Amino acid sequence: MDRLLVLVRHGQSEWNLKNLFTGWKDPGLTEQGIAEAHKAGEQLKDLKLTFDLAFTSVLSRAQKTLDIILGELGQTGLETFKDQALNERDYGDLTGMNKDEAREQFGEEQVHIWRRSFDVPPPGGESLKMTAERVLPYYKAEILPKVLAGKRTIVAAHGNSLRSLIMELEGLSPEEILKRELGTGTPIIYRLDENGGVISVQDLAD
Ligand SMILES: O=C(O)[C@@H](CO)OP(=O)(O)O
Repeated sequence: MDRLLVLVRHGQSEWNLKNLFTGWKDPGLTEQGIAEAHKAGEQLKDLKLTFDLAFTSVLSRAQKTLDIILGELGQTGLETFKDQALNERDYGDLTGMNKDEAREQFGEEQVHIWRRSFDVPPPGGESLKMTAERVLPYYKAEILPKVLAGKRTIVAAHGNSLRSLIMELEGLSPEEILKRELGTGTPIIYRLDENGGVISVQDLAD
């Protein structure tokens, strides 16, 4: 049985381009982000992959990326579950702030801790650990059982919601996951065993 799970971060958003902390805000994709989503769809098509189910967040940059990918695959209208559990990490008070200006105001090290430490949340927001505490229960209850039942599944979500999932899938330590950066619009293809363990992983960025 093919237990296929593809994860893809949304294409570049307007706020990625402006270098703003985005979190739960809902900017659209840039031209480049749209092109990245088309490329992701083409890459999956070249590999002759199709899907039975899709999951995404309630944020439009992830939904639009998914729509474009499904369009490339000739699968527009595929059954799709949208859930806030897959949203980007909430950046709290940093939301909307320019990342360079935040470094000037709070210092490079503090901003790095807020962005890439495992369990230090930004003021009023979520740490990666807190993000994992909502992503992983959703994954285990809603996504994994479908993959294990042979439903070929694609998940279009966000840098930090996917990092918390990758940490679990690949058994990475907090130190290892913090170094893992996900490219916008880049699919990562997992094949799982009957217990949900990873048999193979192919990052199309490589
Ligand atoms: O701004 C955000 O919401 C995220 C993803 O773009 O940024 P960071 O890389 O700082 O986690």
